[in-house]
Amino acid sequence: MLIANATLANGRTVDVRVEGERIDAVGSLGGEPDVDADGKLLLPGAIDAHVHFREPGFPHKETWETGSRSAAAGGVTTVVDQPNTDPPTVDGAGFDGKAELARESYVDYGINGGVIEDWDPDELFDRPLFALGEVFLADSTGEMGIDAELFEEAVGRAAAEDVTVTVHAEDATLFDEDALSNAGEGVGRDADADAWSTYRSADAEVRAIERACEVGSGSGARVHVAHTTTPEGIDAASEAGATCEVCPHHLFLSRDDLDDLGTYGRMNPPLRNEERREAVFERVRDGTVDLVATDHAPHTREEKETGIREAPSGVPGVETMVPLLLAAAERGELSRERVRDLTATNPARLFELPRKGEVREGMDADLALYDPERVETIRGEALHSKAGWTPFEGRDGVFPELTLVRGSVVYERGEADGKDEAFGGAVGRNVRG
Ligand SMILES: NC(=O)N[C@@H](CC(=O)O)C(=O)O
Ligand SMILES: [Zn+2]
Ligand SMILES: [Zn+2]
Repeated sequence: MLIANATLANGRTVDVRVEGERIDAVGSLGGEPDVDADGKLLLPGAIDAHVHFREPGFPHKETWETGSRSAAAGGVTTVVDQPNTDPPTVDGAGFDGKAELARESYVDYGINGGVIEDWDPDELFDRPLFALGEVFLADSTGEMGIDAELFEEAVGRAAAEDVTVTVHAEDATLFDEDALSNAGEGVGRDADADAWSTYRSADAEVRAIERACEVGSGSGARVHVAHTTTPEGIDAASEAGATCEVCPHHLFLSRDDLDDLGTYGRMNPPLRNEERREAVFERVRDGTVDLVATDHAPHTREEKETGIREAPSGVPGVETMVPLLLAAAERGELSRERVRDLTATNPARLFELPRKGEVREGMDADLALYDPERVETIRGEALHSKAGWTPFEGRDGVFPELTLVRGSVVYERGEADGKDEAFGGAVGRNVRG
């Protein structure tokens, strides 16, 4: 396949030849193109290092099929699934069962292993684990919070096995219980959602990040802090030599949006104030933050239509990550190269995926083509997750027109002239083989 006249993130216009699963050549190639990109933006497929695709256990929320279609339609060509499924991915059978289901995936994937009191590290480390994590230092969906002693043991094992540990860093002993018990009684969009942000305080996150980094440094393990929401936490991780990620919801939403979102804006860690959001955005722009990942955590509308104390935590996001970032790039809020690095090049380097994350000869042909001039309004009902809603309703997004996974077209958007949106098949593979 020859893709002609594509503009790369660095501004160069090139032709890209795909041969089988790989990029065969990048440059001025000539020849009859299969796709005339006409100057549109070609990015390496995004690697979303943090998704919850809910299978096994909760297929009414999402399946590997629906989650990975949503990924493909958002320019994401690799996802990393988290262990809080049912059964949880904490032993050999849990891993193998999930690996079987993941064969339905349209995009490439990694599978993380988790830690609970009766996990089986010997069996887990015997499997092609992507990383150990997310290790929950406080309860979130799935109630997999562990104590300090087990965390130290798990980090020690990961260091010995040379596997990265990804951490959900919140310290539940520092949560403001009163804020939650005093929260209002509204339901769904009318819920007193701001109470959730007071309850799971910024301080509880910062202290847990500091502690997790200490344990990491002590054992020589590579620690990656998931979904950071505070400039203090990002700086602490960076100073300790840990890596960290930020989610689109913490970049583009703040406590100011909770009046509209209600329980639809409840997630862990929660939304912070505007001042913190801006400080986090600054660290994403300047490269202090290593990567953006979505923590795609779909729940149904019915599940969200309860009070702030009862609603499940989490928001969908795998399909809107690159679109939101590209729209922000169009507004001049960060560069296209930064978008490429945060969503593809950096996660590939950090998690050691040598054939992914760049548009370059010899790499996997994981590619997504965008028309940056086509800024659309994000609509939950147009997205492909089972959730059917998005916290980014009404925001701007630049969506892909074409997505390739190792040379196979997995997504092609519909056109006004009657051509239907089309999905390829389940071509996804485990990136740790
Ligand atoms: N982030 C969330 O609020 N929810 C996640 C779990 C998690 O990442 O903590 C989920 O699985 O629903
Ligand atoms: Zn988490
Ligand atoms: Zn998560």
